Amino acid sequence: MIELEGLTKRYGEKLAVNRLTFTVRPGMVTGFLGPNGAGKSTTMRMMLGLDRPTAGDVRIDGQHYDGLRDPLKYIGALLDAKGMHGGRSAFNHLLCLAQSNGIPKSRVHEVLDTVGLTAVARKKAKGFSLGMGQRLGIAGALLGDPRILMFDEPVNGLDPEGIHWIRTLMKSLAAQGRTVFVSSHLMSEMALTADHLVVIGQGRLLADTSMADFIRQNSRSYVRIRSPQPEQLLDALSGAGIIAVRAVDGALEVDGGKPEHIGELAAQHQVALHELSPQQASLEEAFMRLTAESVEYHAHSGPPGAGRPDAVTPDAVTPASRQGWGSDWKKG
Ligand SMILES: Nc1ncnc2c1ncn2[C@@H]1O[C@H](COP(=O)(O)OP(=O)(O)OP(=O)(O)O)[C@@H](O)[C@H]1O
Repeated sequence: MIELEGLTKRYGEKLAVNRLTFTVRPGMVTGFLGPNGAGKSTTMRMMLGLDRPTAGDVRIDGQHYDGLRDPLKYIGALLDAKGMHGGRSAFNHLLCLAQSNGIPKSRVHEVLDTVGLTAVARKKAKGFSLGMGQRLGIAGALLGDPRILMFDEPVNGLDPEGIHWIRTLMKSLAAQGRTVFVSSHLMSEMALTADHLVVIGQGRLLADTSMADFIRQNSRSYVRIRSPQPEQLLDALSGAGIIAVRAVDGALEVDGGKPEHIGELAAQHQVALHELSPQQASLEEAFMRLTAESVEYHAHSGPPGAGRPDAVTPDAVTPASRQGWGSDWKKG
């Protein structure tokens, strides 16, 4: 178990981590999500005693990292897969780690086998692909057979096979009763891997919830409608007490509406429809909505519907105000 209590880190003017309090529990994968610059890596470094908190506390199974007698046997981490000696072979890299931490040589063979690097164990790490480097980093994290594992953006840059492998490994480690804490800025990936979610933005806690609850609360279902007579359609909808919102591309969206109901209403008012489709908002969109206020850098064009479009009435349509999330590059 990892417990954070008011954990705070300030770099000069920058408050990178702002009074974070949450607990990472065993037996499940906890996803640690936040947009770029949210403070994920800084938090993880403090958990591992690599950065000193400005305030607050973090405990690993009740102890400070510095107080752990054999840290690799408590907690294994992959922070930066490139942070290893490239001139050493995979085997020697792990052997050095093992020897300096009182771990038997036999364990090196075991972890090489677990991550599928036995065949290239004598090759120098600098010749490794990104995926092989990640596997070697994970082998290092597993070396002490720790109860707690921490991975910072482990799937970054990996191909689908590598991503699938890491996802399966994390789930199996959690199923063995270990505490698995993994950071990502991809909600879609976490939705497939994590049982619990901790979301931060600009160093602050935004959500601490089970994945199931997050999905339940954020799976927005709506009906998307396109018509060559949008004003008549808006009149018909508002006459029936239905609120429509206009998406960035000019289509109308009705939250929780029934397509058959809207189709019949359009027919009664002789409004032609070019599209009438039930939609399910993605979790990625929900994540972006949650963190939109705290994103440091906004990309020029956000995904469709990522920002909640404004509610519109028939005579209040101002497309310029409807650019939504990511309409501009701006530093927050
Ligand atoms: N050593 C440092 N000195 C000054 N500022 C720092 C330092 N390390 C991090 N920061 C700042 O603290 C904030 C949080 O950075 P951090 O790397 O922890 O975020 P992150 O969520 O891991 O981001 P990413 O997903 O981009 O890796 C950023 O604004 C970053 O610029």
